[in-house]
Amino acid sequence: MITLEGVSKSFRLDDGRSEPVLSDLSLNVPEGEFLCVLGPSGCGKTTLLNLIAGFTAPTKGRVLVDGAEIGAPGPERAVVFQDAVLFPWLTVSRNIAFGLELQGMKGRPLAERVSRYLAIMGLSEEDGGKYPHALSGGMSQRVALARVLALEPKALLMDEPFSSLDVDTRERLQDELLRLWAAHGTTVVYVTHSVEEAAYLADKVLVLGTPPGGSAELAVPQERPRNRSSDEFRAMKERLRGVLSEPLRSVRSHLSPYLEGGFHR
Ligand SMILES: Nc1ncnc2c1ncn2[C@@H]1O[C@H](COP(=O)(O)OP(=O)(O)OP(=O)(O)O)[C@@H](O)[C@H]1O
Repeated sequence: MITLEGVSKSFRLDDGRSEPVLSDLSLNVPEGEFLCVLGPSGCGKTTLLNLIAGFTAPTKGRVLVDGAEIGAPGPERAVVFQDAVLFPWLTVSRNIAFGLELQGMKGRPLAERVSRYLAIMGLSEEDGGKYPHALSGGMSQRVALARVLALEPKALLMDEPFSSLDVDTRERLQDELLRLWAAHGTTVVYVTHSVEEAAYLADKVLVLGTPPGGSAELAVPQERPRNRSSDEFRAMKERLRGVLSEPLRSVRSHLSPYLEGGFHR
């Protein structure tokens, strides 16, 4: 569904020099795939997400969605940011309803959809009547997530959406996300710093190196639900850690066995 063809992105610095962040990146994310993008701080994860969202354009190469080159954001690609951005003048329920109303939903179907996603995110009907200033950071993030998930978009682009939450909430929301992903066949591009999160969530992991480094793809062909305390899961985390710690130019050269054969038990 999402294809990058030889994408490079550079930023012009104040002194006029150009800083390369992504270079010659090609990627294919088939419909329904859960892709995690993993890499050290500053490697270009958010830049990649912004390119797919259509917030920025590549310096070179093309970004295609369903075979058509994108030039702008679109309703089929919903973005969840690291920090919740809610409309402060609207209640929680009205925040969740906002995008749905723009799509023409109203009346009972709208109320039911809002209630369903409040419940999915562990928010009560009473929470639905609160204003954003009265919410904790974790609650705000759950509302931001409910607002995007309620749109049931074809593709979800997520930038470390759970990184500010406590471990219990994070793990519960990861499972909720997987459940919704499986139920709707959504394509997900999920940026994370966390090897654990990538090993738990992904069908495929794209590892980005420190610019102007290369990239590497690893398949995670383990069945779901994954058991975080299994040897298989621990071994996958070690494998990802290993890829992260190597210079990616050399990783790229011996990656194909991982992709073709997958990770063997
Ligand atoms: N609009 C911009 N103008 C100039 N430089 C930018 C811009 N956006 C990003 N960069 C630079 O591009 C590089 C990659 O940034 P990006 O935010 O994509 O990294 P990241 O992997 O998401 O980092 P983190 O994990 O810390 O969020 C950084 O060096 C950053 O300073």
